[in-house]
Amino acid sequence: MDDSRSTVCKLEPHKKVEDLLHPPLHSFSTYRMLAIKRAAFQVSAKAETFSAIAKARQIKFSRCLSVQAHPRSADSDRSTIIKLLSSIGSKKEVEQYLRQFSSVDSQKFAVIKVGGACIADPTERNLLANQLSFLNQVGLYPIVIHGAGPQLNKLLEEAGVEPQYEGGIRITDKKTLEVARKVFLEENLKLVEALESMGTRARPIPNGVFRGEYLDKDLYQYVGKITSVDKAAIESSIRAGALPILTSLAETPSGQILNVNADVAAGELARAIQPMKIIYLNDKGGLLNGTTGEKISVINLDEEWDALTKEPWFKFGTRLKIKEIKDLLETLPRSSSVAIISTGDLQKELFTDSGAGTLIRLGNKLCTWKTQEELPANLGEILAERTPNSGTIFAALDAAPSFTSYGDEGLEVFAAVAPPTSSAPSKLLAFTPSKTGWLNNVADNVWSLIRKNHESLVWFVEESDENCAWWFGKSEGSYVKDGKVMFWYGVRGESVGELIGQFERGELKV
Ligand SMILES: Nc1ncnc2c1ncn2[C@@H]1O[C@H](COP(=O)(O)OP(=O)(O)O)[C@@H](O)[C@H]1O
Ligand SMILES: CC(=O)N[C@@H](CCC(=O)OP(=O)(O)O)C(=O)O
Repeated sequence: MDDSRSTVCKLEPHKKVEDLLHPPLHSFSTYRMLAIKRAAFQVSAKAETFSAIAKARQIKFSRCLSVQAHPRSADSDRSTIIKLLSSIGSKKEVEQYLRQFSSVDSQKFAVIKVGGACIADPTERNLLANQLSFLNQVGLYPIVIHGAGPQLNKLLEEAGVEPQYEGGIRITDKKTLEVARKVFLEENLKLVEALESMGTRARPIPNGVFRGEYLDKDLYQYVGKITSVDKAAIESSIRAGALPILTSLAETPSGQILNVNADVAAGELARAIQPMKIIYLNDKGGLLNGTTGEKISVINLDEEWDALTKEPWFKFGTRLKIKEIKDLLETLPRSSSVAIISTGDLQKELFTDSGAGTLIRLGNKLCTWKTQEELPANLGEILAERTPNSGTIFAALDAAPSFTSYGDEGLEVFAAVAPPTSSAPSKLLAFTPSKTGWLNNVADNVWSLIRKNHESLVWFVEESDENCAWWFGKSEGSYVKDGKVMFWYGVRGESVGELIGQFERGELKV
């Protein structure tokens, strides 16, 4: 299960966790292209494989279709599917996810929001149709809702109309609404036709799902605020064995069509459906940090929202999208998450532990414990399972005259800091994330909390530590002696020399 994640945790010096979550572009895209090519070939070209999969769908997912089959052939067809999917993840992972996805009602598998940019180009559209076809071949019915923002902008610009937005929402006058309605319908039919041409049944649902009212008629004109979601057309489509393909248009009780931002509509849809997976596809394959250009791998909203809102690039559509996702996650079970990925990463996101793109979650609730007595009762057990050094950690806590501990409710990360002395800054006594803690950024969140509470800190890490690169990234200086690295931040001027002197003379308990 955790194969891919353990590789991720083996950090090479001077590489950041994000680099490892997202392997270098060339290898990543080569890998992705191979997966895509393989999937494309297997889904669309190989007729015999196609029918084997279709047969398997009827067998394994007989709740969707009425055909029952002989158990022996079910086994072999199932293994064909798993073999196909194994090109993207381990067989065990794929099997587990397939089992999980097929354990719920068909409509509760996934809501997939497709950015207009992902269907504007025929090649991209066919790639999406291919990916969706494959999912359908294994008996899954993702509910697709798409936008058409770039297409609409192009048409408006050709007509000499300058698109106008307020807070990421398009100001939609009567003329714009006319064009929007036309574009939405055209784009919807193009995707439906691409699916149908691959033998996948799909149903266009350009409106009738979202009921709405004017959001703010004076400001936005023909823009809707969704008041309710009518699932009838979606359910009917799935019952008939067709993928439901929705636009984000809404309708007032009197039948007036209104334009709704597709990210907002997707959020409302996911709130109504409560699916296992909520995926937003965009052409960047995730959310980019607008300053560094790097893809953000995980956002823990509870801890990171405030800082995000201060980022200069966090505005317009990006802000609207993430705010919408935040509002959505706040109404769903805490374990829910939303992934923003590229079309090519759909299967990787669905069937592997490592996922893809940007994962957005509320995140783990962080905690602070001031004394030994306050520490969670199961801490010893958890640390003993996580690290062979748990005895050393508890000995250090016992020996410290006082300390503050940090972590999260689920103890994916546990850390402890001793206060400063007259001759040395605060000292990190423990920092022990689980693999999940590393991968889901809880380690980063706990670190930020420590940073907020301690203006200077010193800590020691074995040079061979697999997370050395991460520690380098968090420090302002380091010094190596006998295979041990001393890191620090907030220590300046002469104090650095004093600290190194103490380390050299063995005066610091490391
Ligand atoms: N921080 C960002 N991360 C990703 N895309 C961004 C960012 N800032 C601006 N963009 C641009 O915004 C465009 C629309 O992105 P997005 O809001 O995800 O589109 P959609 O809602 O249509 O999927 C992208 O094509 C990209 O060029
Ligand atoms: C009111 C409003 O902003 N509507 C959006 C709907 C389309 C959309 O959101 O498309 P993307 O997902 O491709 O951005 C618009 O007119 O652009």
